[in-house]
Amino acid sequence: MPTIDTKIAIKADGITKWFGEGEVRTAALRDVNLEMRFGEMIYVVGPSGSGKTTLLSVLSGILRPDAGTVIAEKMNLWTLTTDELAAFRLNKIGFAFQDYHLFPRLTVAENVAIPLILKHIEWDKAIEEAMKYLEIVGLKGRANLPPVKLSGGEQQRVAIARAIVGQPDILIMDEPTASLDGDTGRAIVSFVKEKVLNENRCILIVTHDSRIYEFATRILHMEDGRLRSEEDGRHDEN
Ligand SMILES: Nc1ncnc2c1ncn2[C@@H]1O[C@H](COP(=O)(O)OP(=O)(O)OP(=O)(O)O)[C@@H](O)[C@H]1O
Repeated sequence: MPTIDTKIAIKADGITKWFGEGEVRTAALRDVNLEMRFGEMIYVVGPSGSGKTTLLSVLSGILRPDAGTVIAEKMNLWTLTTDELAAFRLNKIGFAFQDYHLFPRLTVAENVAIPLILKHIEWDKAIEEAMKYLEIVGLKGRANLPPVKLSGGEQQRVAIARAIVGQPDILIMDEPTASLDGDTGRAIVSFVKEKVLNENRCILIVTHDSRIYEFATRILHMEDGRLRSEEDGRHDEN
């Protein structure tokens, strides 16, 4: 019987994803293979439209590929039922979206507490925990406001707090520093690496921001829906 490598968090084989039909049919992903191990902080970089967001969505159980398999935490994701997939996303994955996806009618603290409330943690306890994470991202003072009162960068920090509040095994972030200034972006990514990453967890980040490259343990380059090359994290960049 083949042995399962318990250190592999995500293994994707032959992932292909098409959008549109007829003449406008586009291959967003073409036969992508990727292996991600616990303890890694991987960046996916590449030009706009190269398939980075599509790849994150497929790996995290949000978007069904047209071909290929994703094994995540030993589960064959795209064979799971809708309920099983939802449970996988809730219990194993933290996802910070590029455009935040905050709920406008909830306060900032309630937005951060959502993953805990969905896990049936008592409301007051969930809000208390959310406050701790808001403090970490420097937004405790904004806890009772609706997200619309916050700047883009602040909303991004709320999205990051919500992605990590449930202490997920796999943290996925799409352009987490896009609307942050250089110092804040570096501080947040450095914090996430220090506090979230360990030998039982891993982090996957899509970014255009070379100011945070030094935190990566591995950088994967995408082009035209394919993973082109990879390099070790650049620890020597200044
Ligand atoms: N829902 C969709 N419907 C149709 N086409 C789509 C959809 N989502 C993505 N695409 C197309 O798939 C390709 C890959 O898009 P994707 O958003 O994954 O790229 P990206 O590398 O994340 O780009 P960016 O850096 O600009 O966010 C692009 O050609 C895009 O236009």
